[in-house]
Amino acid sequence: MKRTDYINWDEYFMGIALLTAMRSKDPSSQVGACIVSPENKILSLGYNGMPIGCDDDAMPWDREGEPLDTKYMYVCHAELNAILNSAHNNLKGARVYVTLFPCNECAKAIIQSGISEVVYYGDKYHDSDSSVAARFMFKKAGVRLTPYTPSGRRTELEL
Ligand SMILES: Nc1ccn([C@H]2C[C@H](O)[C@@H](COP(=O)(O)O)O2)c(=O)n1
Ligand SMILES: [Zn+2]
Repeated sequence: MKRTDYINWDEYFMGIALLTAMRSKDPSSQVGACIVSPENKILSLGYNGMPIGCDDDAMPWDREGEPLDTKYMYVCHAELNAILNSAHNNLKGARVYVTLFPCNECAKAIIQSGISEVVYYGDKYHDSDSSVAARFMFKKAGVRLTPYTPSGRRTELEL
C-alpha cells in the first residue's frame, strides 16, 4: 500500500521557497520564491540578494541611513530573481509561491511575465503603500492571490 503521509503540492512548493530563502544574506528579511507550471513542474527559484558581480561583503545591508547607504537601492527581490532566472521558460498560467507578499515592483514583473497566481506566506507589510499598489495591480490584471495556510507539519533536515 502507498504511503499516505506525503507532503501535498502546496507544502512542497512553499517548503522549497522557504528553503530557498535560507540562501539570502539579508540580515532582517530572507525571502524565497518558487515558480511552478500548471503541471506542477518547478520552473524557477529565487531569493533576495545583491545583483551578480556586486560583492555581498562590499554592499550595504542596512535598512536605515542615507538612501545610497541602504540595501534598498541595490537588492534584487526574490520574485524578480525567480522571473529573471527563468528566462527560457514560458511563465504563462504559472503560479509563484513566495514567502513574503510581493512589493509593487515585483507585482509589475509578475503580471508582465504572465504568472496568474501568487501563493504567499507572510504579509508583514500589508498596510504599506507598496503592498496596497501591488494588490491594486494584481486585481486589475486578474492575478489570483492565495494566502498560504500553514499545515502545521514540522520537518527537520540534517544538512
Ligand atoms: N516580496 C518581497 C519583499 C521584500 N523582499 C526583500 C527586499 C529586502 O531584501 C528584504 C526586505 O527587507 P526589510 O525591509 O524587511 O528589512 O526583502 C523580497 O525579496 N520580496
Ligand atoms: Zn519586490
